[in-house]
Amino acid sequence: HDEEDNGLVMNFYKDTCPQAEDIIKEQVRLLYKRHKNTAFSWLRNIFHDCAVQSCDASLLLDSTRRTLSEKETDRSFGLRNFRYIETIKEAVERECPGVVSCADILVLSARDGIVSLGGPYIPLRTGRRDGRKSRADILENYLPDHNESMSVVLERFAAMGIDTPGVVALLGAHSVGRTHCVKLVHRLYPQVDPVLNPGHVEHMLYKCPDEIPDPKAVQYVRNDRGTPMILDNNYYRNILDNKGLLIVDHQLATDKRTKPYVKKMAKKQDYFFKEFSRAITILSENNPLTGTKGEIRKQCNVANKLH
Ligand code: HEM
Ligand SMILES: [Ca+2]
Ligand SMILES: [Ca+2]
Repeated sequence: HDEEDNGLVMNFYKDTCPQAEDIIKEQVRLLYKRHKNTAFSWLRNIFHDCAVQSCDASLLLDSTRRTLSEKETDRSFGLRNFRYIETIKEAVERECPGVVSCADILVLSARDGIVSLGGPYIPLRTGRRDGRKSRADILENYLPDHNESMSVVLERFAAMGIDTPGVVALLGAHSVGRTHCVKLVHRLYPQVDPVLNPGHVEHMLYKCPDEIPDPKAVQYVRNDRGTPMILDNNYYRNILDNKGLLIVDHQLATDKRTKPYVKKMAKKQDYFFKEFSRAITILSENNPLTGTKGEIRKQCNVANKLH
């Protein structure tokens, strides 16, 4: 009967909303045409949602009177384009109201965003349902920070079933997008971190001239100066060249557990894409709500009202 829970499956909406995946793909394409950085957001979202307990769209919820939500914490700094997730959701709702979860929209938009950025097409299962809660206070137990040790980073990903080459591949997402100066100044002031490439330091100092960045100035450095808009293996060449912006980026290229994979991905784009696809698949299937658990949100930023 129809209460049956088969977990995640390919094309979950084939009977209930056959156009769902095409509508999402088209919306992602249209949004990308207008704002290229939407694709960065869809890619980053899959990490920030799925790694925090479950791919349950908890990331998308607004704070309530009682609880501060995940997206409003410092760890979520720089996350953007949430209103365009609503654009996609509205397009899907017009065709099939109340059928497609925000959690699936988040994952499928990441898949299609990766393609917009020149990355691989990754077939992904669907059937996720939406959680009803988002809690800022649990975030730090799941998401590694930018200056975390490699041991902690590997441990956090291992808890989701992602192995060392998988972690190395996922960090390749830092081949696109930007990092704000607030996350970087500790590597520049009061002393420049001596491990940084001097040529890169010059650029970083030019982009981040103040030890305490003006919060309103939106100062940032691009994650990959070579091909900032393309998801490719240039990130690995950067970090081997000591141009990694975050401490974790730098450690990836120096830690003996991860360095061999960094070198291999720097040489072979195919190998990077293969491992990236595998790791994104595992990440996207982390602890989903399926069957009758959770709900199908009407709007991605608020849980449904209970009657
Ligand atoms: C140890 C793990 C990670 C840490 C500590 C980390 C940290 C960060 C930080 C601090 C930024 C800069 C945000 C800003 O200043 O606006 C960033 C950007 C970004 N991260 Fe990560 N990240 C990690 C893993 C990942 C993973 C696994 C993905 C995706 C699969 C990802 C995708 C991105 C993207 C696409 C951006 C650029 C966002 C934009 O330009 O809007 N990151 N990350
Ligand atoms: Ca989540
Ligand atoms: Ca790139």
